[in-house]
Amino acid sequence: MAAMTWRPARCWCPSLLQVFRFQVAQVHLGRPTMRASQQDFENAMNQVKLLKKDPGNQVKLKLYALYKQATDGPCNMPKPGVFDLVNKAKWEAWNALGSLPKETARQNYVDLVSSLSPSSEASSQGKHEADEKVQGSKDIVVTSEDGITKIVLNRPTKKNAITFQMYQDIILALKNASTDSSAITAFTGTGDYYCSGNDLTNFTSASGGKEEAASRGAVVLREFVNSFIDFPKPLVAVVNGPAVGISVTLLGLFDAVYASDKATFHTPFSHLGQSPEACSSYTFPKIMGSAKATEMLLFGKKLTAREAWAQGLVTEVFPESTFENEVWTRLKAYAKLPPNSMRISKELIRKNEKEKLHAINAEECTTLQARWLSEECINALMNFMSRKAKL
Ligand SMILES: CCCCC/C=C/C(=O)SCCNC(=O)CCNC(=O)[C@H](O)C(C)(C)COP(=O)(O)OP(=O)(O)OC[C@H]1O[C@@H](n2cnc3c(N)ncnc32)[C@H](O)[C@@H]1OP(=O)(O)O
Repeated sequence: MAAMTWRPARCWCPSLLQVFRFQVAQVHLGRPTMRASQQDFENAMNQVKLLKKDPGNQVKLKLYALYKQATDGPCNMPKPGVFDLVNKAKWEAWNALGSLPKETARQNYVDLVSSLSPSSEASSQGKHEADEKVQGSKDIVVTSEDGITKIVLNRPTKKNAITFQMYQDIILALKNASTDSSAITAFTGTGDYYCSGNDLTNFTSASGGKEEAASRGAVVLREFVNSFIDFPKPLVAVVNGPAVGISVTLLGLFDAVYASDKATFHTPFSHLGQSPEACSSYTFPKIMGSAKATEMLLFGKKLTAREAWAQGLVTEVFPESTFENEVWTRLKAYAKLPPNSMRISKELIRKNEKEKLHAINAEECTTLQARWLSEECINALMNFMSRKAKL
């Protein structure tokens, strides 16, 4: 009988589903047929292999844990080392099930797989395609009217977390906006969040080793931030809800920041074992003083919209009920002003800092590249990924 083996991850972030499918296939072939519910269980295992859409890391960790609990009972393996990221996340997901009976784990596994089954997947896929047809949407939607180019973070199911692709989409959107007919460019988010910052699975789902992922991240980040430093037109943030991480640090490079009173501003870099980016190590002390900047960038103090306004990070706060209407009405009026005059005035304000900002961006990216490889950061990312498996 093929034993369920505990395979060291070949590289630090293989796709959990690939590893999971390989291991299930090995064990499945070797298992003797058992009771009817076991048959449902094995059918469910086959269904997992037929999934067209990757169900996401959280679901894969849950499937893995339930599979192990149903076949081997409570977690009986030694905890993997801190750098064995994938197996550590799997071990934690399995261990979190405690003494859940095998039969219950088996039933939960079958239930979870049936919720992912092709029929329910097809209906959600159909809905998603229908959405794409209606909105023509990707994760970044760009529209241009009334003299305003609007760049919308459109990934509400993930709190508008920014994927590597979205970074590239935004770079291109800013490049196009810098030469289009609009006078002003504005950023905002779809759904209840403005943006929850960098997608924390960017590194765990990247192909290649962790060094390669960190190096790629630093290159993407540097180009991304440079596109904000060099943007020639008035750049306005319309912060419709909570903002986290890079979506907050970038605000120091915007020309105006309008926030709903339900917005919050959080930069949990120390919690994540990371360090400041988007030139915030320079712009935040300049905007709010080093002590307030330290509270945000080192201690991760989350600010309300009013606190962010008091510290100079937010230009004006609006009641949630009138926020969208007031802000867009105002920006439409501003967009009627002579565009060349606004562009030239912005250049006068920003030109003396540009070179300095580019150098600061380069240094922050180099620092972050090292931080992403640190034990503190790796642990924090794995904790984030496996946090729901513990529920
Ligand atoms: C290469 C360039 C690097 C640039 C360097 C930038 C650094 C940063 O931006 S650091 C900051 C990174 N962001 C975070 O640490 C926030 C992480 N997210 C959270 O803490 C929470 O999700 C929340 C407080 C933002 C919202 O909590 P809650 O209301 O409980 O909602 P959920 O946690 O259930 O989130 C819903 C859904 O969205 C996924 N998600 C949210 N934020 C992120 C994220 N940053 N990365 C990846 N995924 C995120 C979350 O996992 C949930 O997904 P499902 O479980 O699949 O529903």
